[in-house]
Amino acid sequence: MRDTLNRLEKVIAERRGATADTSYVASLFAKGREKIAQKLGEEATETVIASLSGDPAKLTAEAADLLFHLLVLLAEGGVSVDDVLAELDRRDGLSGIAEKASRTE
Ligand SMILES: N=c1c2ncn([C@@H]3O[C@H](COP(=O)(O)OP(=O)(O)OP(=O)(O)O)[C@@H](O)[C@H]3O)c2ncn1[C@@H]1O[C@H](COP(=O)(O)O)[C@@H](O)[C@H]1O
Repeated sequence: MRDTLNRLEKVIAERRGATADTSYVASLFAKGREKIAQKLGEEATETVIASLSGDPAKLTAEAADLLFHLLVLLAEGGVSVDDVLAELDRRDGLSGIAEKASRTE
């Protein structure tokens, strides 16, 4: 998975400067952070709907759209795939229940 995400991250960075007419990635960057974030929200909703349909193929396709748009939003925000994976690695072994209980607020 890491290889695939890193490869796609590289493609997204390369396509960032392309012409919006010929590159979907470039067209997203041209629309700006708000639009990219909105698109990610739409893809998240479509993923939820697909999960409820009980069709694994639909869920797979929507999850791929979701991950792709997340990578574009991360690139726009200056966050790398390695940053996110390192954060997940940091949490390895820390139960979500224990983490929530340790919060002061
Ligand atoms: N992985 C993807 C990828 N996944 C999804 N999409 C596009 O994401 C869009 C989302 O589809 P939707 O139906 O939800 O949206 P839409 O109706 O087309 O768009 P809206 O008008 O609703 O915004 C579609 O146009 C898909 O083709 C992707 N577009 C590009 N990539 C990767 O990015 C690379 C560079 O793409 P270009 O920048 O287009 O060259 C490609 O080689 C791929 O590796």
